[in-house]
Amino acid sequence: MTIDRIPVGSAYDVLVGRGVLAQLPAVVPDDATRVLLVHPPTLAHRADELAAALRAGDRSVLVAQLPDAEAAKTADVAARLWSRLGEAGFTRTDVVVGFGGGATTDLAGFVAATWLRGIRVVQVPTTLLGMVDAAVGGKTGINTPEGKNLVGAFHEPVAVLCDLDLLATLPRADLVAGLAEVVKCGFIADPRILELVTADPAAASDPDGEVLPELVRRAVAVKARVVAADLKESSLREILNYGHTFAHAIEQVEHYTWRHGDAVAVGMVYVAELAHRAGLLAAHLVAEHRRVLTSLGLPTTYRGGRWEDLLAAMRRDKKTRGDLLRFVVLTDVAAVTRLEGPAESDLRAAYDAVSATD
Ligand SMILES: NC(=O)c1ccc[n+]([C@@H]2O[C@H](COP(=O)([O-])OP(=O)(O)OC[C@H]3O[C@@H](n4cnc5c(N)ncnc54)[C@H](O)[C@@H]3O)[C@@H](O)[C@H]2O)c1
Ligand SMILES: O=C(O)C(=O)C[C@@H](O)[C@H](O)[C@H](O)COP(=O)(O)O
Ligand SMILES: [Zn+2]
Repeated sequence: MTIDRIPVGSAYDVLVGRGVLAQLPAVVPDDATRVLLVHPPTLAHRADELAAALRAGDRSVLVAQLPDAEAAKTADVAARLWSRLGEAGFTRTDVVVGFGGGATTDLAGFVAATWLRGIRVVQVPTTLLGMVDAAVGGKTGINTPEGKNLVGAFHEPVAVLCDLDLLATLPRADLVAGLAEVVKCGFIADPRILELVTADPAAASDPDGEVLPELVRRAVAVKARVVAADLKESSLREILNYGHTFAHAIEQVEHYTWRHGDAVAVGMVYVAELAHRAGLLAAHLVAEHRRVLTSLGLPTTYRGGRWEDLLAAMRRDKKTRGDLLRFVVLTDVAAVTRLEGPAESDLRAAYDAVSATD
């Protein structure tokens, strides 16, 4: 298979294909004499191999294993890595490599963004969700006890390598969760994604087939186009947050026992229900959300958590302005607008709709 090169404006390229990992030594800049490669426990062996491939000449490569999944995205973990960078004398020509899922690349990007006020980061996503979303676009961050991704920085990578071969070892549940962000791109910007999923949901989630690579390329292209136009989320970029207001509330209330992608699936149904109640979205398109997501094995209901806690978490969403909750909503497929300050009765009714038994 050929390697596709998807540019993010003129800032950097996202390479997508099989065997792309072999490009890592070439994309780490030559003047980086120190590299910190961070990875989750699940990828320890592969990380050591990558580190060996990066050691050349007088370059030193540190390898740091992070706590798995969301436990990596804490101030403590970031502080431990800052200490390692300081002890090893990392300078502004040195580089961080994030090798893992979205949790790893968010943390790697955040550490790179904050060390010396910003050193370069190369992102090597190893989950579907990381490839189509987290590693692209320069949003980096950690969680705090008050909520999800509340501390972070916009810090673009110098390159993103999406090696589809890495998906071979990804647990099925994590692969499916990643498809939620792909479907998101379908609803907000690229209806062809929804057609491909609808035509053959099994093929869409087959890491060995040809449909999944096409979905990855399309989702990356959506993200690349949006972040190239609005890196710092002054307006357009908010569309990538479709479904995330309720999703982040679920994740927080459930103490990060829910996969991000699963929460986004439910979050999209929630906001579709909300848009319908506001008179913006037709009932058949709300049903379409449930149909597409269910066909892939994604959840569309959430029963649990106290409504008051979910609402409080939603108020801390970054799209909120003052006391005004703001949602990215659809009026049609690929027609996005904002819903500001919906009635509390509608917010609650949409919650009742996603928590109702079928
Ligand atoms: N910065 C952004 O723009 C952005 C976008 C979307 C999501 N995110 C963030 O991404 C995170 C979710 O990312 P995720 O879904 O990749 O989860 P994750 O990083 O927690 O990874 C999921 C699991 O897969 C394992 N894993 C990773 N690669 C593997 C592989 N190749 N083989 C076997 N196991 C592997 C990990 O160890 C982990 O247990 C959330 O924190 C979310 O907030 C950020
Ligand atoms: O890139 C973006 O912008 C997104 O919103 C993509 C989301 O899928 C992602 O989960 C992001 O981390 C959420 O951002 P946040 O600003 O709501 O923390
Ligand atoms: Zn997301």
